[in-house]
Amino acid sequence: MADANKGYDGSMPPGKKLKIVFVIGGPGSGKGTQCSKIVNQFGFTHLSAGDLLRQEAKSNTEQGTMIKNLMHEGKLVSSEIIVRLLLKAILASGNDKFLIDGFPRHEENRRAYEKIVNIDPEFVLLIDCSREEMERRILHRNQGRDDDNVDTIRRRFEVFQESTLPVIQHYEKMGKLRRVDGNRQPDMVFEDVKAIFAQMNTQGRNVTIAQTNPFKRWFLHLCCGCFDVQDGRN
Ligand SMILES: Nc1ncnc2c1ncn2[C@@H]1O[C@H](COP(=O)(O)OP(=O)(O)OP(=O)(O)O)[C@@H](O)[C@H]1O
Ligand SMILES: Nc1ccn([C@H]2C[C@H](O)[C@@H](COP(=O)(O)O)O2)c(=O)n1
Ligand SMILES: [Mg+2]
Repeated sequence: MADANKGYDGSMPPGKKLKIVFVIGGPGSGKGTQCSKIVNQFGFTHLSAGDLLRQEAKSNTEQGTMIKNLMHEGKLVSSEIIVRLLLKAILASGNDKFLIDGFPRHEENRRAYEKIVNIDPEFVLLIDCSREEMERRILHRNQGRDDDNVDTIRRRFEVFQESTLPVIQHYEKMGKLRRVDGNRQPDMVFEDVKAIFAQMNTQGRNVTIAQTNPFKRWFLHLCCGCFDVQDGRN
């Protein structure tokens, strides 16, 4: 094949197979905690949508201030912004296995990801946890998060109920949802998580950089300085 990665910064070898797993669950359900364990045991790169946004919010820009305000109110940030940050982090990483934590939060997130990245997740891990337990955990978290206060927590729960449920139903219909009971101790939850990852198919997606959809070319050019990602399904 001709130089399929022409125009790309070179960090992703041609034909590299990428594995994506979405990790979703209510606020405080233990997504970050389980992701750390998965990273240690299975060598994934952990990309937390919330952490990427918090990082961006620190930048002294109009976009940073807008993100900061939305997060303080417990609202969701535009899908284009978050997908752009995720894609940038994927492309900058030398890894081929990614946990995307806290994404997709709603149908618009999911559609933006499909349009721009278009790599089917291997599966979607849902950490199921009661509202009382999640609230208790968040109020004891002590990580100085601006959104860990009673009012914003209430709004985040509402957003999860209203917006994330349709995403869960979508992946359930596709047979891609893997649900674990997150109400137990972290190590017990991880026993179930481990079994799910151990079963993961060793085949991934064959991803190369090429020139396809003009929208994706434009988008990637703007956000990452590269030209395109093509999912060469095998
Ligand atoms: N299974 C568990 N049992 C008890 N406490 C837990 C458990 N999992 C995580 N925690 C604690 O609960 C708090 C929230 O966990 P974590 O940050 O992993 O949740 P999260 O789903 O990533 O939350 P958010 O959506 O707000 O980012 C942390 O203080 C963490 O140490
Ligand atoms: N797909 C996403 C993920 C996160 N956000 C914003 C809104 C959340 O309340 C906040 C914190 O996320 P968390 O760390 O709890 O996963 O980040 C968003 O708008 N879109
Ligand atoms: Mg988290």
